[in-house]
Amino acid sequence: MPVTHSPEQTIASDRTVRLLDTTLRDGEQAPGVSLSPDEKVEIARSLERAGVSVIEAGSACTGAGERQAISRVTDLDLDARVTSFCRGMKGDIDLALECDVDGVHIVVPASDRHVEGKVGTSRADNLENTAELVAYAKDHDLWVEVIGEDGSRADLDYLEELAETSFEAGADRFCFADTVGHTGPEHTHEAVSRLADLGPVSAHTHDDLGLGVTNALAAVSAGADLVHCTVDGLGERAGNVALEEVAIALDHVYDVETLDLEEVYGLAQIVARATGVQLPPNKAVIGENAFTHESGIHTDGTLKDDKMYEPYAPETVGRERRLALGKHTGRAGVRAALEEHDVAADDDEVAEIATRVTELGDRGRRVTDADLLAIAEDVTGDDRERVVELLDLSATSGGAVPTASVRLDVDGEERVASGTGSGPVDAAVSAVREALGSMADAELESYHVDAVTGGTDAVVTVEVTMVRNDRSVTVARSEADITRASVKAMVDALDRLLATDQQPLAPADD
Ligand SMILES: CC(=O)SCCNC(=O)CCNC(=O)[C@H](O)C(C)(C)COP(=O)(O)OP(=O)(O)OC[C@H]1O[C@@H](n2cnc3c(N)ncnc32)[C@H](O)[C@@H]1OP(=O)(O)O
Ligand SMILES: CC(C)C(=O)C(=O)O
Repeated sequence: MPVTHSPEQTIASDRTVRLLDTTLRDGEQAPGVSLSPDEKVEIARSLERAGVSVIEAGSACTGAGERQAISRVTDLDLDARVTSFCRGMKGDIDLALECDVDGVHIVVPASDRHVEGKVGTSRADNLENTAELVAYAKDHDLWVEVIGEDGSRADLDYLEELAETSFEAGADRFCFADTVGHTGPEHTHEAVSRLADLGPVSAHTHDDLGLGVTNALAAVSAGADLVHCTVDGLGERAGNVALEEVAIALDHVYDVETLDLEEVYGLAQIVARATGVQLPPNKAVIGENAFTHESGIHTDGTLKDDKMYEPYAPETVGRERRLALGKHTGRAGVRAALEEHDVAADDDEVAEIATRVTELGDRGRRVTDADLLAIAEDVTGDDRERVVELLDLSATSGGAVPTASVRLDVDGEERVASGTGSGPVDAAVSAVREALGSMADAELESYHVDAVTGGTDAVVTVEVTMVRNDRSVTVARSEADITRASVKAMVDALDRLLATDQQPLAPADD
């Protein structure tokens, strides 16, 4: 049945829109990305949890390893339909059938550039081949989506003819593909409107012009009811439209539900870990900064009303709000951060601490909890004895087992311990934990290393966040030696956590 669509380019809240995830196929086509069968299985399970309707698990034509990975996904017996990419050739469909997929995407050329220049066929032969392949796949009980590759640069009349031929041969749906991310929302709307009059339509939009989401929404407004996307927007070149962005845009702007949004952040992290492609900090929904506020006016506004500088609550997408300190921090942000660490300061002291935080940020420094607490101690005169201090560290990594030993001052008592690990940092951290015993009962929540200068003599900054009894502290230390920077950061974080455990708060000045 054709999908009805409104000419006003809007998306009604009662529309049913489903998502097809192609992270395991188009996402994996991003340069340098290769997913093992186990990784594909883990990602497919997470996609299922999130509620994706179709999972394109790979390209069966690529080789035996890929077929094994696709078969592992089909073996999961998921509710989502599991599919494979196939070129417009019977052999590719046979290879997909070997993987026991539920469906195939038969990808045939649509633009003359692809029909003649790439595949070396003619418009007429392409139509005939498409009809034969669709009939063949349907005879094998497959769900079939025909994709007109480079559809956005195709002659629209020919694209319509290709879709019509596909539907007449029994295809379940036709996909409008903006293969090189070349077009805009007006053309997408026009093309999809015409295709949607013929049968169910999907959209596959790339982000080369940064229009991936815009075009996906234009396609939906024109009647597409299945959107191809990838987690984190991974994919060829600038990537595909991001699953999490389409899902939140449909939910927030049009009140159309597609996924369990709370799952998307976990999914993004799993994909980032498996692919080795880091999440860009400023990316919508999943970036580290998406719900982090540093500038004074924003922090103050957010503390007065959560929604002041956020379009939707971070919890909607499985995230938490974070207030950061830096060059643009104001008094409200400092007061909130001090309260979080149970540090009392009067209004004048808060103002002075805010000035010093800004000065530190002005020098290009990222301001951590440890920096704030050191400034606060200096300003309030509230000096404290360190609980733990690193006195000495040695580590070796040349032999079979990396080893390290540390000498610590713990409440005035000297403790020495050694440890082994996967590398010198890991060995040194084991040694610290050995020396501190239960005092080291804290979780290492995050560990980041940045080379501050280039070259092999680079100064590295290690930033750690440690959590103990629901209290978290972030510390950054810079050294030429990565092991020393890591251990100092960790010992300083533990010292801060142990100090707050030991010292009850001084009452605040009114
Ligand atoms: C827009 C997209 O994302 S398209 C999907 C891209 N995905 C991939 O490329 C999957 C990974 N690729 C592979 O594993 C390999 O390229 C294979 C197995 C598909 C093919 O490998 P090879 O046989 O060595 O061919 P090669 O990669 O050099 O060239 C691709 C061939 O596919 C043909 N082809 C490309 N698209 C199509 C299509 N839609 N229908 C039919 N044939 C096609 C090309 O014409 C070319 O054939 P030719 O060698 O007869 O000229
Ligand atoms: C195979 C098709 C859908 C594709 O990836 C594209 O056109 O970009």
